[in-house]
Amino acid sequence: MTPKIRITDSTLRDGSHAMAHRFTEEQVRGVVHALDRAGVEVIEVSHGDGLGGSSFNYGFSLEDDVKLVAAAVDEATTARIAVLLLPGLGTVEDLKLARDAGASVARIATHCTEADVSLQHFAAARQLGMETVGFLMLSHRIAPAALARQARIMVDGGAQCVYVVDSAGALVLGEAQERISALVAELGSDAQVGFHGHQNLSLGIANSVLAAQNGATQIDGALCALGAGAGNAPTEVLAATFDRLGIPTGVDVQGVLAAAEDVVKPFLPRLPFADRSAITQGYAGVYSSFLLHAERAAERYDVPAHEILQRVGEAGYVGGQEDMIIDVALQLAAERDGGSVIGSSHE
Ligand SMILES: CC[C@H](O)CC(=O)C(=O)O
Ligand SMILES: [Mn+2]
Repeated sequence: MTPKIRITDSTLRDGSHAMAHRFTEEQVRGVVHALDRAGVEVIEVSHGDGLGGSSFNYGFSLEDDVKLVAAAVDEATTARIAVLLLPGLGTVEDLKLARDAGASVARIATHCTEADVSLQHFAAARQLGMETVGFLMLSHRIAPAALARQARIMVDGGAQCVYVVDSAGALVLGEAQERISALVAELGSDAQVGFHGHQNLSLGIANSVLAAQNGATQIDGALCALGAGAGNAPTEVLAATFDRLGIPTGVDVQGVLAAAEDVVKPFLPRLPFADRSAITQGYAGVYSSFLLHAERAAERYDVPAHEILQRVGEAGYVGGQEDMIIDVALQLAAERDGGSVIGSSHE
């Protein structure tokens, strides 16, 4: 029998990318109220790029992250509030402020080959009494055994669960399953394993089911799929699918269906959708959060967004290299005009 799955809802964090980081306190309160009443145990609230992400490069938040965390904590009756932190963008000080505002789960994210940069953040989070979760982003980029070694580094540093994060929505079924199995084998009873799926190839739900059937016990979703790229595995579909499979989540299916339909859908700027650009992200293995950056560069330099994303995938850029999207767009524009870009890394 598949053990109970804990669903973490990331509408108010991964969805922040799709909202260009413009969540209002009222929206945060409405979403937390609905998820909490539906029995979702953990709700993530942060700028899309985590604490400290509000910046010129990543996009400024409409409201201060810590204020939104405090509002979420105030609204929740049983759900716990999680925050995301990318070392280098967010600091230990940011974590302390979030903890003071009532956040109790710290999710520390690194590129899948860079687990060692998370160690001081796990240590700090444990000292602050927070539950700790490691996030290995762009997990498709390395083989299962190598990913498992990175997970071990996080667990030795204090992570209580490590996620296979399919940031690009690029993992296809068995590829997700192999990575989950490798982490489960490596971590044993030392830590839990989680899965965070994106819908760029429309496999977020299928990959999440495979993850659960292969030992993952924490799975992420977002209401209405609100998240980067084509969005995340929709929380309401996860709840309904797990229920049909007899996998317990503790989530009231009708409650999350109502939360998606009545609370989130009315404020969506656009429905997350696997269009040409988002599918290219899954196909070429591009960070989902690059979508809006590529669309803006496409408009500015009059080149197709999907071509930018294809090149970004070929170049293998990782989170933090958003500025290279401009470089790629300039290069495409120069090729179109028959010239070259002076100083471009593509020369
Ligand atoms: C920029 C952080 C990123 O959005 C984390 C995440 O959800 C992912 O890598 O999928
Ligand atoms: Mn994500």
